[in-house]
Amino acid sequence: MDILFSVVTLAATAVFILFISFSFFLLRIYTGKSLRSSLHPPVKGTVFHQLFYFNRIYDELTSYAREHPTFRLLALSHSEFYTVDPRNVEHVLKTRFNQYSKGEYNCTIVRDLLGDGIFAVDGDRWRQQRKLASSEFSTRVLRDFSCAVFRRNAAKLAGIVSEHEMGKQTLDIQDLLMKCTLDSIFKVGFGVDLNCLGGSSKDGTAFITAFDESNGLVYWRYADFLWKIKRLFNVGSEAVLRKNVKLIDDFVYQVIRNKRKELSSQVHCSDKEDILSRFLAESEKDPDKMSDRYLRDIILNFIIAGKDTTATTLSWFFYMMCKHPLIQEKISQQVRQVIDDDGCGNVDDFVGKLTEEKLDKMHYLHAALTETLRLYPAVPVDGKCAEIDDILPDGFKVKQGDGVYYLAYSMGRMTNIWGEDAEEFRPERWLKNGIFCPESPFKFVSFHAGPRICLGKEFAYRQMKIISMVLLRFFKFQMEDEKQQVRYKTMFTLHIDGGLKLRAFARLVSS
Ligand code: HEM
Repeated sequence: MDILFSVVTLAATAVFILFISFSFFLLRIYTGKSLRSSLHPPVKGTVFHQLFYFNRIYDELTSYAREHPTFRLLALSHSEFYTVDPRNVEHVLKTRFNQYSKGEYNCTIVRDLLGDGIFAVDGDRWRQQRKLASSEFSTRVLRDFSCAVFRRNAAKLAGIVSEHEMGKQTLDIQDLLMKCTLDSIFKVGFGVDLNCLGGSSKDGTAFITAFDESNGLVYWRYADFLWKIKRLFNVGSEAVLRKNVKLIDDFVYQVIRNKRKELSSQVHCSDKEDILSRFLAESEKDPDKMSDRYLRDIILNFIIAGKDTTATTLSWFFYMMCKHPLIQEKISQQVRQVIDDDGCGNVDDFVGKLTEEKLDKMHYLHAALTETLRLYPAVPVDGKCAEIDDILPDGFKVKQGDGVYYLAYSMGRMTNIWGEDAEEFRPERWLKNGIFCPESPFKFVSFHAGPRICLGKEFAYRQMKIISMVLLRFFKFQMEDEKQQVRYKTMFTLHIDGGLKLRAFARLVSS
């Protein structure tokens, strides 16, 4: 009896303590947040509510944005603003660029994976990486070299697709595209032949798995208020993350070691056409400022920039092609017209004809890729943190430390931005007399905007055009299951959950 009494008392005390902690927790979240003031955006819940709709988070946020173009979720110490108002986007990303940073809150969450790479830093570190990388991206050498690499990899990809051709076997196009773009960024960015696509890099494949898993696990931290405790005790999702990050680190440090060896064995180091060599040369000048850890961070950020964004965009593009077979046909025809293809040559002959001049003529394809990015932006949510108090152009007050996020995914679905057919896939909206016309980067914000606008935009379009031209010239694609509900996986980049299973059929030239 005594024992029973003790157990009940203990349980009641534990419940009481939990209740008090939870009430204190809620009180702490809601106090000082100007809940009823019209000068602050409406509150749609707390950041911890995201747990309940984590798997469909972008659609949930879109439904809030339809009601209130700017709204808030509350965190313990601050508010998170979410906006779809292009005026606010311009204000935060450009007009008041110096008053908004990545913020300690975001940096703490991403540090284990992204470290001090370009996506996770501000100030001098950002300027240093941006300057070095942008001078590299602007060279003619890089443009020509990258085109050659993309052509080679696209031909290799077409070879793999033809093995699955005639609809005999399905293929996971997202998986193949991830491997293809990883090979490309390794060759162009780091001068390394990885050959993940050819299947000869087991380490590369393990790296992709660890990298994708980490991408999701780090994003989970935004909803998981226990992540710091789990990290401390190395349990649950945090234990998995740590294991993955270790694998990623080992892989990247090996790349750095190999590159150092390669560079030191060259008599003249004039062949510095890749980004890693440029950063390594910099680290030789100032090893303290640019340690191997810092080089690891820089490389990893370029991998996430170069691999995931392009591969996911192309995956959603092929999904759209299957959903809109007439558009697929139209692009395939345009490819043949522009390339002046008599249909007799093989893949290698064909890729040889894909010059930059020809790519520039592919206006309809450019529009279809851009339309894909409007509806399925590779980075669906992105934002900054206020360094000082401010007022947004829509009149709402921001406090120092508040986060201001723009919802690229939701913006693509807003009728007040794109018209009544906002949710329709319609490449024509980007064309005037058949010529592609860009939109304001604050309205079409898939590549970010302002001083931190994506450095790899042209690079990405070049690769996406080459891959889609080769694949749509030689194959017709269909979904494995027309009724399959394709959904995203919630992480920093908009992956298709479970991949995209397609059937490929050889395209007859007369068809
Ligand atoms: C469809 C393809 C791509 C999309 C949609 C895209 C989108 C973006 C977005 C939204 C950002 C801002 C991220 C942030 O806030 O930190 C960004 C930044 C960046 N992107 Fe891209 N990107 C693409 C391809 C690439 C490629 C292929 C590369 C390089 C090989 C690249 C290099 C970068 C770099 C270096 C930054 C950081 C810029 C800075 O902070 O100053 N991107 N990109």
